[in-house]
Amino acid sequence: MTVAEKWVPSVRYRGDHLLILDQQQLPHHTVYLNVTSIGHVWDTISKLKVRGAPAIGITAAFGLALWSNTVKEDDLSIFLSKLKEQRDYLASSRPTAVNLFWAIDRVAAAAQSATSVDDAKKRIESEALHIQEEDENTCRKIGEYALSLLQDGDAVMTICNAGAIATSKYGTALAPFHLAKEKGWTLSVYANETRPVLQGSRLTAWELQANDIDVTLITDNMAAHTLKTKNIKAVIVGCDRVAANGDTANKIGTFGLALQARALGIPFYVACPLSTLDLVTASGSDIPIEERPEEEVTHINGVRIAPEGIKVFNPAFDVTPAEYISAIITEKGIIKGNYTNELPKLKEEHK
Ligand SMILES: CSC[C@H]1O[C@H](OP(=O)(O)O)[C@H](O)[C@@H]1O
Repeated sequence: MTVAEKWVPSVRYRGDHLLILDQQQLPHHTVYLNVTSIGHVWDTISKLKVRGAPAIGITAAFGLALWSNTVKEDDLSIFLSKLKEQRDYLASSRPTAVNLFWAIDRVAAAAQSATSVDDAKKRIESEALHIQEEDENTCRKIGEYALSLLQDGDAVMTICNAGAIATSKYGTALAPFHLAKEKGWTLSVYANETRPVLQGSRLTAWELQANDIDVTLITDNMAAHTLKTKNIKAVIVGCDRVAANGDTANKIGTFGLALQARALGIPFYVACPLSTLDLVTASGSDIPIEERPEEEVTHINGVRIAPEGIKVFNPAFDVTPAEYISAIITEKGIIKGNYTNELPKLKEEHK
């Protein structure tokens, strides 16, 4: 069974509530949270119960729809002013994935052309649903382009989870593996566990194994040795924000993987929907890097693994300079370098 044949979205909109797959409980428990308020949406994003740039954007967009359906306000200008406040509130849930801001701004913009509050509510809901629907085809296209860079039988490494549950379907970095399965190809995936939140061992290993895709789990410190000894043909990673010059923010550990791949002459690819391209941000040094609670580092499943009172640095992302990125794979094509010139052209052609 492939994702194309059997797939339940990790985020489902039901008008007066959302059903959100609690990714913090995977792989042991498949639990859908019944989310009924924008505050609960904020919490599920902030606590990584829903995570992954596209999924965060989709969830936040539905959060605005959920809120707008509860608002008792007949004055359109007052409604739109309150909408802006809720947009800003959701924007405070996490700082790095640009899809969050892209999605809520797109929904808020859709409401600006409304002629009444009811019209605004309909436009908000419709735009949020469009964002989720569009993302499915976006991810499939990324998978098709990524597959064009691979051959049947290749071994590929990835980090974190840029999979179906981090998007509306298929994923970005994991999309080629789901599509390869549809084609009857056999790709071998080496998944880094991705400390400290373990999106690789808990989510990518679970997602690929559940779809009968060959996956091998490694700890993050095994990456270099695995790249050197397991005939890895490429590294494919997701992204949370790509700056105008191609510098890319992704899960912590990605930059190190890029350095290792470069040192070993292995192509390093970023799978990136156009919605994750942030041309307003000039370079990677301008991308805000989220720092998360120290407990993520000092504890695993609530069990302390480090001494009391130890100092902790817990950046959730790092930035890979464009020079280490062999290609950026989007739903509109593959860009191989010269990102400062090529990314704006691509975005302009398809805005
Ligand atoms: C398809 S985007 C997935 C992207 O988001 C992840 O971060 P987090 O798990 O903290 O939301 C990671 O950077 C993935 O590459």
